[in-house]
Amino acid sequence: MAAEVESLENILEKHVPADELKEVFRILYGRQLEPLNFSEAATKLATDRKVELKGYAFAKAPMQTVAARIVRVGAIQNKIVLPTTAPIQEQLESLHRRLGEVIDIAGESGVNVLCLQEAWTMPFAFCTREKQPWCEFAESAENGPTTKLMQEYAKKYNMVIVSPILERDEIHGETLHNTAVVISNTGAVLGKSRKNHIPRVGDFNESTYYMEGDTGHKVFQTQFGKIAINICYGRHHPQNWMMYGINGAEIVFNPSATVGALSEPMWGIEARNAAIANSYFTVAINRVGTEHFPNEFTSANGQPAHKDFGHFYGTSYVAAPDGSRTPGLSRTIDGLLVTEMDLNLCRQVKDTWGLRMTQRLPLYAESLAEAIKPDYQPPIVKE
Ligand SMILES: NC(=O)NCCC(=O)O
Repeated sequence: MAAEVESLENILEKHVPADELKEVFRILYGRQLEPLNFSEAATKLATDRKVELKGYAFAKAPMQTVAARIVRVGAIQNKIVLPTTAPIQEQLESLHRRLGEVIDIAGESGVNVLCLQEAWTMPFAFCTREKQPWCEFAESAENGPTTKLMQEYAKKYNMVIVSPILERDEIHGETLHNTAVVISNTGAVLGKSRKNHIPRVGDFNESTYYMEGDTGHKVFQTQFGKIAINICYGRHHPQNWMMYGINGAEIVFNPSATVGALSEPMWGIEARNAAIANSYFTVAINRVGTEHFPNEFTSANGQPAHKDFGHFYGTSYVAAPDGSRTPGLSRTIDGLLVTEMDLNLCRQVKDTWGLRMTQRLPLYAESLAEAIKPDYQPPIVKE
């Protein structure tokens, strides 16, 4: 099998003449972003721990009457550490240790709000359709071992941490959910946001493991800004992104797990388009690596059974309301992407483009209320 491409940006840098490269990136990614400088300690930690550390500052949004609201946001993408055949507890602990190593780098890099990838405590085993042992990774959002660990890191680094896990809701019949736990920089659990839209595509057989989320479109008011979480497949639904915007989000995280053959052409568009359409920042995070499972499974497409999902292509990136975006992290290795943003850009872009003023929500509220009626007749005009 051909080696995975490391990154699109590396290919462009290798082949596009230097004098044209800047213009190529401007056309592709919008306003050029300044790279962030990290402390020697952060750079050394990243090198020693084999973590790609990249940082960019988005355009400032100077205002006369409002102080700048500069926030550093971190996004982590990673591989699983142990084979999927290792005991569950060991797999969990290995990921706790590995992510602890990366969180240290985020702390050393001055990150204020950090988000990890979807279901970061486990392999993405939903392709197998086997319930055991994978459901054993599910844990309480409020007081499971992962939340307790993240609370320690949040306090240590004065950092808000968004920790997406497979949740076991012990109060409601031990039901499972795909949930992002939001931990305040004080260490308190601020709340949780559950995945609203569950995939039924390719090997993403997640609907057999947990149900559609029931937490709506919560926005969490943190010390560093108003944040929300649209988990993975929810990024295909513009109305999901829209509701977080309506509720006032300034940064929406999209912790994901998705593979190249299925979604890579959509990846760079969806979160970026959401940032533009809703006048907020978006943070798209995807895991990396290929995960092999002990038993063969089919993809119900007539092809031979296999034991892996395909390659998770990483390429995590951040997009701003003015349409600019960072380059992606690597397609193959663990990484931490740090971005510095002025949240006032959300308001400035709203004023400049007027997308929220021209949105015409009542028109769509009325149209949708009609369209969902069982006897609805679409207004199709025929000759
Ligand atoms: N994890 C997840 O929802 N993946 C679905 C595939 C995709 O949305 O790209």
